[in-house]
Amino acid sequence: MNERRSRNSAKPGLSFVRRAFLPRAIGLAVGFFAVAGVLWGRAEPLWLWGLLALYCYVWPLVAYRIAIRSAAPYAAEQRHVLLDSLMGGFWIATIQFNVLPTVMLLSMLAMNNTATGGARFVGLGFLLQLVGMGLSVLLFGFGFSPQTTQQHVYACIPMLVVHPLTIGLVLYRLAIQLGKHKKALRELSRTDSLTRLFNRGYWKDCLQIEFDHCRQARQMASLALIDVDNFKATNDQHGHVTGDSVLRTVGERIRQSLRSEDLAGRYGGDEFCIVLPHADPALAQEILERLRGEVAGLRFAEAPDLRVSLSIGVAGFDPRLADATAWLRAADHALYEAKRLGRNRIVLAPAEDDGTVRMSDSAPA
Ligand SMILES: Nc1nc2c(ncn2[C@@H]2O[C@H](COP(=O)(O)OP(=O)(O)OP(=O)(O)O)[C@@H](O)[C@H]2O)c(=O)[nH]1
Repeated sequence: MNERRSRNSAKPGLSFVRRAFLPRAIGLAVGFFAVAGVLWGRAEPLWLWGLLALYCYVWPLVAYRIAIRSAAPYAAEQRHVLLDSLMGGFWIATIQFNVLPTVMLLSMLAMNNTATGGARFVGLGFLLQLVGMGLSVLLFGFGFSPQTTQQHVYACIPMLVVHPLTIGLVLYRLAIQLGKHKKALRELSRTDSLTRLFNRGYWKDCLQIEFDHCRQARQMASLALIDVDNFKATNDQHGHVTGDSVLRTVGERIRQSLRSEDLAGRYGGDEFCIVLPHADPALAQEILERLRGEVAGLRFAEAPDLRVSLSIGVAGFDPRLADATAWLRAADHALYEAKRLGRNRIVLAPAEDDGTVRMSDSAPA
């Protein structure tokens, strides 16, 4: 059942068919009155009334079923819209070009054709309307009686009111849906698929913004680069699926242990990156120390003996930094020092003026 649903939703144009159903069903339901209002009182054969009723009330359901079951729903819907043009032409000639219903039907058909296939479809639709008119002339002969009476006007009112409302509703729903898709796409383009943190590209944009902000507002911020220690060995000993699970869990812990304003991303591979606005290196160290401790306590059901540790380099913002890349480089140097000094520790980048490397108090011996 689920498989059938997912196969169906992969068919091109299915949502277009669903969207087209309501305007066609409601448009034809009220369009019936516009044509019937002119035919009423004429000695028309019974089969013509039957055809009108079938077309207006049964055809929309049949068209929907056919399109939805088709292997190519969009192409099927295009054929149905063209058939609507043919039938529209037929009814226009049959009501002998009565002005108001004729203009109304032509404009509604032009709107449907434009929405379905652009200008090319308007031209094609127009040709089929001519064919439909020809069919009517063949059956009933040519008649031209353009006068619109009060009765004809009343018969057109339902379509004039209801059809634009339906189209408006469909467009409104479409706009809401587009807005949601746009938001989802924006999220997707910013997010690392494994850890759900920011991806490298978006995080670097955030870093640049924070750097500019610190410079202009003379504010403090810290930047941290985090690397999972000996991660290659984790992959080699426990496999890449466990390796992925480690990265995902570290990502979760990063999210949980940071403040709401902190901006965390996956820099690539087993490296993570964090901007901590308004945090001097001492505060950043405190926050990251908590994270380091939590990660050290992680246990994995699939690899009970596995222990994970983090090396972390932290650089505070310094107005003398040339650009955001220099800031990143300072944090990277501190991370390198953390690795060199034995891993599983936090190292603060030297302040620009003293050139010393300061180590976390809690670095293991
Ligand atoms: N499972 C998994 N592994 C990855 C992913 N991206 C990168 N890696 C692996 O992560 C490992 C990173 O190893 P290295 O950069 O050599 O560093 P390390 O083994 O952590 O050693 P140190 O950083 O010196 O502690 C490489 O073997 C990559 O193949 C990923 O998305 N999933």
